Amino acid sequence: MRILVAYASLSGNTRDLARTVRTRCEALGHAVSWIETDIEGLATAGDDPHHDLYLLGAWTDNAGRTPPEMKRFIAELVAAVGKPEQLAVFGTGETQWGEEYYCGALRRMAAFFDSGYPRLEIEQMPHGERDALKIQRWTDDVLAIAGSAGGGAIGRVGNDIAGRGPAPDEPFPEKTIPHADPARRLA
Ligand SMILES: Cc1cc2nc3c(=O)[nH]c(=O)nc-3n(C[C@H](O)[C@H](O)[C@H](O)COP(=O)(O)O)c2cc1C
Repeated sequence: MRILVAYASLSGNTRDLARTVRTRCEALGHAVSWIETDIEGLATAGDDPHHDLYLLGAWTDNAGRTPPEMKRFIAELVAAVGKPEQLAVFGTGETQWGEEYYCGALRRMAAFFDSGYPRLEIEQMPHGERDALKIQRWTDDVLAIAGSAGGGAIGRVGNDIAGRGPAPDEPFPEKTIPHADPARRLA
């Protein structure tokens, strides 16, 4: 598959995570377009902005917000290709900002795109075997879902990879999918 990985990172945690995701995708034979949204736009991905799968990564800003660089990139992406169905989000945050705001940008982004993919949330910088395994499993699951969707529709997986559901006041897709629920397998 042709995969676009775009991420926003202030101090490097999300960049580390994005690099690990990219390495896994490439190790499994996929072609990755790589965009650091803080300094690059969609044009970095080449002449054709269309990809088989979009992986968007972000840190979370004040009170659960999406960083402005990622918001700008999302506006550019939507103007170019619409809201892709095959889109998953990953990122880093800190629980010390409050459980309701932890990795809040990812919930907002997933809701905006009506993404049915599991979310990958990592606390601060990825470290240790546990995080490495979590990232590898998430990447493998997302690739498997996208591969079996073959560019077609997918629907809701009921929870994120960390076992936290969406906040009650948030919209979230209510479709079901024929695939096994990867979030449940990874819980
Ligand atoms: C001003 C500011 C506000 C933050 N607000 C939140 C927040 O609401 N929720 C959260 O989970 N993390 C929050 N964080 C923590 C960052 O998201 C976290 O440290 C992240 O790993 C940084 O990623 P980066 O190194 O890729 O920039 C905040 C950090 C800063 C500097």
